[in-house]
Amino acid sequence: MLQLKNIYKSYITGGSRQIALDGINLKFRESEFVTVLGPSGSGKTTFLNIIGGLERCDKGDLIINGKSTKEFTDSNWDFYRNNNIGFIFKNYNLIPHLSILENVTIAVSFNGLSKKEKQEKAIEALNRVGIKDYMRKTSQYLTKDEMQRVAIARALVNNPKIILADEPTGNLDSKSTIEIMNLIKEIFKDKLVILITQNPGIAKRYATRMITFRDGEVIEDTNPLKEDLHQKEIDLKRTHMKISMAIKLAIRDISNKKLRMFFYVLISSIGIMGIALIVALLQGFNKQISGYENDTLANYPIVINKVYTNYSIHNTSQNSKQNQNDLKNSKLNTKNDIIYSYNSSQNSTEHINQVNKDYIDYIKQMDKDLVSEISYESQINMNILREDEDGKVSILDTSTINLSSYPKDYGQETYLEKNYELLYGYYPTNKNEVVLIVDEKNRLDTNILNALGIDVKKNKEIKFDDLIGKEYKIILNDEFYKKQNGHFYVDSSEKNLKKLYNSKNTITISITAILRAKEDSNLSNLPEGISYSNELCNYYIDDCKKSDIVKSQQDSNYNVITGQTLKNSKNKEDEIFEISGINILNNVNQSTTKNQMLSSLGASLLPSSITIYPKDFESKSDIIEYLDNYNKDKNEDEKILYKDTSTTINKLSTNIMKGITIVLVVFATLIFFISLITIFILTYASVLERKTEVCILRVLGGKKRDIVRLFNTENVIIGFLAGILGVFLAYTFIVPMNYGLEKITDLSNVAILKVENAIVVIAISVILTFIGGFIPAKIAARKDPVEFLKNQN
Ligand SMILES: Nc1ncnc2c1ncn2[C@@H]1O[C@H](COP(=O)(O)OP(=O)(O)OP(=O)(O)O)[C@@H](O)[C@H]1O
Repeated sequence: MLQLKNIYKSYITGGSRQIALDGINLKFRESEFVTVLGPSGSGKTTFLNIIGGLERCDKGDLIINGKSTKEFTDSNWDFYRNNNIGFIFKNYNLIPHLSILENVTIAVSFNGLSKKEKQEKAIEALNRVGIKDYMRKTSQYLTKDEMQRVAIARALVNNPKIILADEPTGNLDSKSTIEIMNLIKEIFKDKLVILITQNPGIAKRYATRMITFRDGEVIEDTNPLKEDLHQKEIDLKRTHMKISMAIKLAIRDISNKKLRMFFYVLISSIGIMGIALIVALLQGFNKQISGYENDTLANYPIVINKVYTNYSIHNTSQNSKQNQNDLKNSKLNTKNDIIYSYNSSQNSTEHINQVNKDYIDYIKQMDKDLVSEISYESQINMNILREDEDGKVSILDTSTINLSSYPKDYGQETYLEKNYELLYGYYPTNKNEVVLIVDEKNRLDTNILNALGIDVKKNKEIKFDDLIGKEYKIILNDEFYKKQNGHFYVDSSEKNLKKLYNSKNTITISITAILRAKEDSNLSNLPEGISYSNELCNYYIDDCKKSDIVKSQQDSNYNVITGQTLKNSKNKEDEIFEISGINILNNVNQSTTKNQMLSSLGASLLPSSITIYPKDFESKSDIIEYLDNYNKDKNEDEKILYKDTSTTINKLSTNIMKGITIVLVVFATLIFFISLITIFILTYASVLERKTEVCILRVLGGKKRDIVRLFNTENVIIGFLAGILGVFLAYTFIVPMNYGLEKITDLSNVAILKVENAIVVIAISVILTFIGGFIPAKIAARKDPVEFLKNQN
């Protein structure tokens, strides 16, 4: 059945070649008891290993049942070994932490039998060698003789065709030697047994054939086989270790080294606990931030101003891009007392919100539950006169100067003090004192400056002093409008304007302050230009309502100035809104309504900005969605753009959170790698320690992949246990940690480890130990069983 054809094997050690087998030609019968004799170093073990498929020859061929093995792969050799060979060693090579039964069962664990079948076979084998009674014990309770019996049972259990025994009685006394030899002879009587022995007496007594080696050559063969071997299919049934077997072996190993494994798990779990705590902190900080956002940021309103400025608006026009760059790059010195003039119409990053009645209706239809308040900041058309340096009086174009009103009282500080930086002058102390708002670069639109009577052409930079103290006069309706033949008109002759300007019934307003929005303020919504207090606003409206022109207009269906018929207004007065700043007097046409007309006469409020205060943080996103919906399918210039004043704060908290996340993730990564290295070292130590088991498994036909699987399974179990312990420790540690954090920061329950996160952390632990142990597992699989066996001798 077995033929060695001109087998040659040598080793290179220390630069010199050592010939172990030098052209061996032997044939073996299917059933014979062959003893192999020879002095030490004559090549006996090498010969046995080559037959057993543990070593490959350099030259020649091993023919099994007439078939060459030259093309065998590593797996073929593993299958060959597992299906056909039973090994018996001088040192028994039992796996110490497995029971006797398991030591035998392991030999049949690669060929897919059920647990019951495997056990039955193992018990039967143990029965045959007379060891059945101790099968639940480990090998440390057995005598040498008994251990060798177990090894014989292990060789027998798979019913192999060939038994290879390397000095099986080498460690036994003479009585045991006889017993074991008798057992081998009896049990394997119908098999091919090749047994190495140093004892010629034993060889003679039991062998049907004796082969003697010297210097790698066969010098004697007492019963050589002459005839050709008949061909028979060689058994290469695929074998592999079932996962259940791998789990069983892993659990056995773990439970056998309880204390060590506990420390292993504990060390791994500390890293996992670190990761779990970091996850808990991240989760907690996130919750704290969103809580803060809910509590605080919800108070910051969404504002719709007449002018929406956003430097990030993308505009395809080359010109506007240029403007944008100019704007960004301009090195205007905002420290000195100068106002810079610029042309805002060139600056396409400004969007004019054409708020109309439709939009107001749309806002009013918004879900009331989302909003805690909507306020419409007003602006009125005033009749204002200005006197130039040369004494010429003219009507001030109020549509140009962005007239706006600010709340006089706002909390403890005034609204202006809280939200605007005083660049020059003083904050107003009475209703007749107005302020001039400049942009963040101390700039004002040229048109505003021109309207205020500043000659921009002469100098692009205007001194604060040129504007502070500048006076303008508000003329009340009854003086401003004259009545003739049922119609009202404005006498804009120079003489009359001068007269009106000098009248004692005027309200003199003067610019007392130049203000710029504070960088950190979210409520600085006033447009650049002139702003007056709501006190002046209310005073003016009250007076307007009592004026002749307003009363006449209320009673007439035609325009009391032009005589044109007015459109019927379907709505109540308080529902009428018109985009602020449009000087209706100059734009009176057929489509003007009565209420618009009244508005233009100062008798009705015009909203210059709408401020929406959301109920809470969630409603804010719903409001924004609602406002965005309005803009869908609208032309660019019809869109109403809003400013979410919380976004800057939100950005800040997002950035803080990003910072915290980065720090914690760096820590988690560090912990991860430290754990990885620890696991690598621990698994590697375990690999070294389990060399016997690994090599025996390989000898028994276990593939390299089976060995990797064995270690991986064990690592996964350890990772799982470490994960559970790590999460448990984290939960335990979170309590004092939160207590400490609350003491220091006043924040309660900062660290939160959700169950789903804890599961993820356990999964990370499993993956971690798997990765950390993978290379040591590969190293274990590469362990050469031959080296191990030879080193034993
Ligand atoms: N892995 C190896 N590396 C180097 N040399 C080796 C190796 N294995 C065997 N040899 C050498 O090959 C020769 C044959 O060794 P082998 O172990 O087969 O002899 P043996 O007859 O079994 O000896 P012993 O009875 O002492 O076990 C010896 O000279 C030995 O030193």
